[in-house]
Amino acid sequence: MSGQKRRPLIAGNWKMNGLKIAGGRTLGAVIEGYDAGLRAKADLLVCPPATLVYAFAAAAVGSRVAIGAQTCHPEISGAHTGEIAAEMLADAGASYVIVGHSERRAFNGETDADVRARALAARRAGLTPIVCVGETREERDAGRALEVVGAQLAGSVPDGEGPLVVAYEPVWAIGTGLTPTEADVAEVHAFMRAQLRSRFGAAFADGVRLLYGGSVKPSNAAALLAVEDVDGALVGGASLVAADFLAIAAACPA
Ligand SMILES: O=C(CO)COP(=O)(O)O
Repeated sequence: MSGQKRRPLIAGNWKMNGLKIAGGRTLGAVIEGYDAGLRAKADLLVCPPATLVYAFAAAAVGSRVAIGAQTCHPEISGAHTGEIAAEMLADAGASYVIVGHSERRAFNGETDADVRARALAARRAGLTPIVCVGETREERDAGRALEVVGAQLAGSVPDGEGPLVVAYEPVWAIGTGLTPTEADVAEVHAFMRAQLRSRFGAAFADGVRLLYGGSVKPSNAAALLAVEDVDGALVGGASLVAADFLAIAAACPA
């Protein structure tokens, strides 16, 4: 049992998609569509590529749509060509940052320790880290999903009771149109809640929003968002279409 009702967070991860004109139009449509009815249901977050964070944050002022980034470097500044510090993202107007997405773990070699350092950097800068975890198809088929998620959670979530969102994103569900069963999502989310409780205590753990991500669409959002301990969604492809992103937010339980 969740023990506490958490306000859902619907977060869009645009990945490496979005140019200023067309992307700005999409953000504008999201802002316009985030009406009183939707605001009563869920928080909304758009995480564009880093090039658009500043402009999007400026455009979103007063709208209550939050803007986030997709990764950050652990350090504040220095000789790290091409990298972006959490403080820079905060300076640009971001309030969240995704860390440890499976694409960064797979393609950029990020380890749990790297992800934890990035999450700590986010907190240092006043950002809320969204720490991503999730098993591969092979790991699930081998019956190791909970073991893998548990190890990633233990290694990637920093100590201390700072701001935290966790996203469960099974690697095999990302961009594939496949989703776990609701029972499988419920099992993993209950497990993550229990892990956080045993490490931090219920008072903190019960306030952490646990998002589900992986092929969330308007057609499956209501079922996934109704699962116990699912406190929102991390949406990839469908977040690039304002109407779809808003429809997912509208599917949050009232
Ligand atoms: O990776 C994801 C969000 O971070 C999920 O992507 P899709 O919604 O495109 O499957």
